[in-house]
Amino acid sequence: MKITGIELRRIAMPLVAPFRTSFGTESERDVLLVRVVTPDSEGWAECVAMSQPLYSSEYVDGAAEVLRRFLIPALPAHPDAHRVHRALEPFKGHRMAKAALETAVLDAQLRAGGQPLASFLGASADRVPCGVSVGIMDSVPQLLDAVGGYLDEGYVRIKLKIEPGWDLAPVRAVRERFGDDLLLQVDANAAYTLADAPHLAKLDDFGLLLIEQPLANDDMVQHARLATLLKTPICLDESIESAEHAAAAITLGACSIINVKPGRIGGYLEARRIHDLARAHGVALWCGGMLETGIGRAANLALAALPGFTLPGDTSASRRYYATDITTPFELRDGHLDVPTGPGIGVDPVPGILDEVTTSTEWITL
Ligand SMILES: CC(=O)N[C@@H](Cc1ccc2ccccc2c1)C(=O)O
Ligand SMILES: [Mg+2]
Repeated sequence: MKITGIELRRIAMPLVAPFRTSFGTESERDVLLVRVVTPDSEGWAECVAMSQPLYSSEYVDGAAEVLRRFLIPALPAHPDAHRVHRALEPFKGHRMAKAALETAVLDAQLRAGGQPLASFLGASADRVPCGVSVGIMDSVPQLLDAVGGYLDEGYVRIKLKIEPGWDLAPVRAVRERFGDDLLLQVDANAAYTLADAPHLAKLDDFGLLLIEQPLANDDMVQHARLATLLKTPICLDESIESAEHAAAAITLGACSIINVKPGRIGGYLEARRIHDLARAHGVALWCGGMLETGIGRAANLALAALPGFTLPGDTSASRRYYATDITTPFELRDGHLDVPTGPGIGVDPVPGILDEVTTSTEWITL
């Protein structure tokens, strides 16, 4: 497959409501899309990096720059996703940028071959159960209204963002209002330290599915220690940036569940490696979200349909984040989203909508 050229396109996507986490509040996403053009097909991918390096060290301008200066020039003459993965390995970090480039090449190659991403990855389902991530709110009543609304839409699992000062009270209120059968978990986005262990242990009273990334992304040993102090299973997100990290976390006992985000770990090939590793060790997986548009959402659904993804993920409907998605919107039906069946990621941006949200586009000839 000979690549003719690559487009780096930036779009501005207003969120339906501000989304607050322990590391900040987001009201609009500045998204980098990568389009790979070949004589036979085009491939699309979404870079999940945020505008600022608050979730991880990557940020969208930096991702565009490292793609333009280093990653795209390093592409082999006739790349496929595996060859791209190997060609980019010498470059350290920048996994979200690498993931976007590899995925766009993978999409182009699968579309040319007529194979859906789900089939390529080894999916075993044609629809996936969906959870929803609920931000930190101004008050508990406001939170309860938001949770009630998502449950009315059919979400099968609720995830609450927490931080010091907003943890026990909101969790207790949701449990009291919606009962003990509600699948409920929390995500601290690394807001606590091991000194908070006695406080975090109080969450054990609420029968949570898991507590996600309570400590810093590089606190692998500290998470292993915390795991001995909590009944609630620990799930890692920011800490797991590769299959090696996953192996280290499993070996150390730092987590018993992993939130897999292909953007964070460097692409769908690496995500499948983590899937196979986790299954071998009895570690449960679920597919996380980075507020993707339909382009990233479509690819994540293919991954979430693999057999080792045994917990509902954050693959929410398009309307959770966007009034108008750049693809045909993903809509929740009986708490599930359908896995796209078309070749590659199975969706395309709607041209008119894409042009409306485009803030810049750059063409790189190979
Ligand atoms: C659905 C969910 O909670 N995602 C991330 C956090 C997150 C929060 C805000 C974001 C804003 C812009 C881009 C990515 C973002 C990711 C998480 O699981 O930790
Ligand atoms: Mg998380």
